[in-house]
Amino acid sequence: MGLLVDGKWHDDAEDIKSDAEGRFIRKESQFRRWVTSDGSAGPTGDRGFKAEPNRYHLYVSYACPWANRALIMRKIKGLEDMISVSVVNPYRENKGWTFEPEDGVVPDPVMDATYLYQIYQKADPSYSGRVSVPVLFDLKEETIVNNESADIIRIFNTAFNHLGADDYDYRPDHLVGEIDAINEKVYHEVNNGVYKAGFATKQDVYEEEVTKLFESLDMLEKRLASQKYLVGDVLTEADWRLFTTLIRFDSVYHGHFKCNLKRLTEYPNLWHYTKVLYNYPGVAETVNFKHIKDHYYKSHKNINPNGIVPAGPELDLTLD
Ligand SMILES: N[C@@H](CCC(=O)N[C@@H](CS)C(=O)NCC(=O)O)C(=O)O
Repeated sequence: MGLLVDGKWHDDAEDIKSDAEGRFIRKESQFRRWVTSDGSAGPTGDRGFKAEPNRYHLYVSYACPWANRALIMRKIKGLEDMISVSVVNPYRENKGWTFEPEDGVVPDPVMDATYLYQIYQKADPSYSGRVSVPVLFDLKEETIVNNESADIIRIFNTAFNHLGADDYDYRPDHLVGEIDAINEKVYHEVNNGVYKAGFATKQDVYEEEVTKLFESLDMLEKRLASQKYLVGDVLTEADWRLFTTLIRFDSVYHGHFKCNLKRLTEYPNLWHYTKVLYNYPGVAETVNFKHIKDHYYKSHKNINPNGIVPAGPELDLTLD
């Protein structure tokens, strides 16, 4: 699947890494700089970038659950007129993400790039590492500010409020402890849990991971029996972080990643919760099932060699 090494693209470098025991290992994102209202440094301590309208550009894939978080936060914070977006082609092969035209693809405004790796090269001509989405790009300095979705949603949550963004706080100070605690569990066991099950290359590792994933879903199902959202009755970033995995669950993780002990629709509370979030104003437009299914089933040839995309499932996401 390929990656950049000293600024040069290598087609054949393995992107999906598993260790000697057949366990999937996710690498850390490398650009962790922050946009702040006044340009001061953010929580990572690296230099800050000043929030200005039309200065930042977001690169996403509709397929990607991490990029979907960023797209949702941009939408619900009312940042669409301030932060522009490009969407890559769902099919990712030897050259990584591309801007190959297709329904839903939005080309790159910076250099009309053919490949997303050109954006990473522009930001750092000697970059080594994965070329992933989402990417928050500074059009003024022509560099990548941040390529970690967990950071990007927090930047969107706070940095642009004084410029007219919606001031709802998805990470209020008094709930930070609870949000972080549930995020940690959801990240390891659900968001990344589906990948750990799906990319396992040994039977016992797969079984261990799929068991942990469903134990976690059982726990969440119970939690949502007595409260509307993950942290009480307050909608927070924790919900959006979980949502992007849940909305993909039956369409790709259940079949393609073999997370099939149950369908999400068999969990009444989780399914209702997924529909509530899907029907939140603006959110449905950030979910493109065609890109999601095409990406997973066609791009991971090690799991699905013929690239056949299943016809179903039919999902009814109307809220009753
Ligand atoms: N930790 C990153 C992970 C992003 C990520 O893994 N994105 C995937 C798509 S779902 C990607 O672009 N993979 C390409 C690659 O790793 O080469 C984040 O949350 O932003």
